[in-house]
Amino acid sequence: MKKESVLSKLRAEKVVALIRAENSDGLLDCAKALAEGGLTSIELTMTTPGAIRMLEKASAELPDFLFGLGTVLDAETARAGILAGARFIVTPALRPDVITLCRRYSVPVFCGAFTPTEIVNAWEAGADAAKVFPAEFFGPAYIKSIKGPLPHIEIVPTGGVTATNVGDFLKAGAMATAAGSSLVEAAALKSRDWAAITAKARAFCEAVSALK
Ligand SMILES: O=C[C@H](O)COP(=O)(O)O
Repeated sequence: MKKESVLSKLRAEKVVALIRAENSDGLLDCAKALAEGGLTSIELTMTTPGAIRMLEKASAELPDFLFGLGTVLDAETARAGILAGARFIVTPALRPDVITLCRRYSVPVFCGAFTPTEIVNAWEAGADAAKVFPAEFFGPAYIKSIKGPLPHIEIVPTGGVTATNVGDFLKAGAMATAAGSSLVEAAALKSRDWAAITAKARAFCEAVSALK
């Protein structure tokens, strides 16, 4: 899939489901539950043991989904993720070597940044969006303020995004958002309560549709 198509899908879906789990058991079922609720853009994170193995399996078995790899801290991990099928890469902090690697292979990269300086540095280094993290502390108002002088920079707020505030983050000018613990709840994952995860995904999609 071409880079622009990946970015278009992320822009259209507006919510990346971020899975940070204690282990990789049940991740495929979790992905299917999210899709049942309307979300097929999914970020597996490197803090989940076996994430790369799971990414490879998920990408092969669910080719219509958009799987990305998050919590990437170095170029080696980004390359391994891309080889395993990651369609996008996400870092929690400004990692220029990861941006360079992703640009080499034309894979979209969302680079962690928080202050205006970090956000501009990430953009100048070639990130496709700044993952403003942790977004929960200053909330949608912070994104709106950043977009004032920096309207050309794409922003993906992450951290504390919920079905209740996702609309406000998008109205503030975010290109898309990423949601982890409020969407894929640890308890639901542990008890394999796929219906609960589908219901959460549906709530996010309804909040996004309400904006259109
Ligand atoms: O990397 C991002 C965070 O783990 C996601 O935060 P969240 O669980 O508050 O959505």
